[in-house]
Amino acid sequence: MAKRKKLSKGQSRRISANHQKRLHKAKQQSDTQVSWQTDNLGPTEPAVVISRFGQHADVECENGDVLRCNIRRTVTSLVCGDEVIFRRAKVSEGDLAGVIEAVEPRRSQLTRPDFYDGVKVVAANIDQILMVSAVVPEFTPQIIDRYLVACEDMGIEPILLLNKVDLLDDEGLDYVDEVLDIYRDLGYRVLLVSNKTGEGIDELKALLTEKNNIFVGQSGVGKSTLVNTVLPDAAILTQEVSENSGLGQHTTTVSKLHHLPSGGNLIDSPGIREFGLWHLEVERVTWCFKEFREFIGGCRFRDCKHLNDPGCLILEAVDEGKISELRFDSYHRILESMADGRAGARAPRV
Ligand SMILES: Nc1nc2c(ncn2[C@@H]2O[C@H](COP(=O)(O)OP(=O)(O)OP(=O)(O)O)[C@@H](O)[C@H]2O)c(=O)[nH]1
Ligand SMILES: [Zn+2]
Repeated sequence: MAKRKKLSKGQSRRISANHQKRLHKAKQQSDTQVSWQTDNLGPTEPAVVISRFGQHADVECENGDVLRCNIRRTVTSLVCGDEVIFRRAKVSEGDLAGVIEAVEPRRSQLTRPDFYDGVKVVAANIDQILMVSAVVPEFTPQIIDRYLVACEDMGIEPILLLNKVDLLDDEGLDYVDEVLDIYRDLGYRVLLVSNKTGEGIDELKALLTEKNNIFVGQSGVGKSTLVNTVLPDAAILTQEVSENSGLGQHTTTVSKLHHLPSGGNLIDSPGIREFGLWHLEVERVTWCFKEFREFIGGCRFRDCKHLNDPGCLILEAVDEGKISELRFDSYHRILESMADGRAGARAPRV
């Protein structure tokens, strides 16, 4: 094999300059792809992003048309669920395509920690997060608390779904009901469901109506089964897009917005079903335990860790039974795992 000659500084500078030129040319070419439409654009129209992938997105307009769009470079962040202003573009007879011009302000953002960017927005305008847990493999309130912290931080209403209740005997049911009372008392909505017996499914469907929903939860709790239950024919809108628009097809990993039969939407993506907490400040986590809020700032020491510090109001509230020990324990476990995650290279996931 020929030995590679070491490049001089001048040579590597020239190669780098050529590389830059090639990049510039490629960029110009991709700009031309956008400009094929500019001569031929319709008036601005509102639409919703039902799927985003790379430099393109599929939008659904008010009349139900689904169009594959280019995205203006001025649009810096665009995710599934975004409400946008776009223009139709005529490509050729029968083909639908467009250009996304701007994004409306978001009502909410579903974010997840990103190792490089800090936080990444993965879906927009979500009204409810359905936090799925199950009695099998294990009923773990600590996991519920982690998801609740994330929901409180994002300001999106959580609904606690306990799935697979068909596997509980009376004693088991009493136990989970007692634990779930902690969350009911905090004002969270709790629903016991079973895909197997259909228990709670009608109530679940009613809850999803007219809202933008997303299911989250650990592997194996039954999210996919629940998605199939509420979306029986899995009408995947993104597949209806014209194949001839010249803007490519999807990969299967993107988030997708599905319409529910009774109104409302479900955004689904394997990538956004789990999310971590390690990007949050400790004070923010404390605030996200909503029953702690009234005591924040009242402890004797300003830097109170609410652990075994004297004069800690949160500890007093635990002793007096105003705050559940289970929640207090979850709080400290979360802080510990965050400290581990920050110190190490691995970000803990919920
Ligand atoms: N007994 C019982 N089993 C269920 C129920 N719902 C789902 N399962 C089973 O639980 C297992 C996991 O369900 P999935 O829907 O694949 O779980 P998931 O949360 O989507 O898992 P990931 O795809 O790994 O994220 C499957 O074997 C389902 O048949 C239920 O209500 N009762
Ligand atoms: Zn304290």
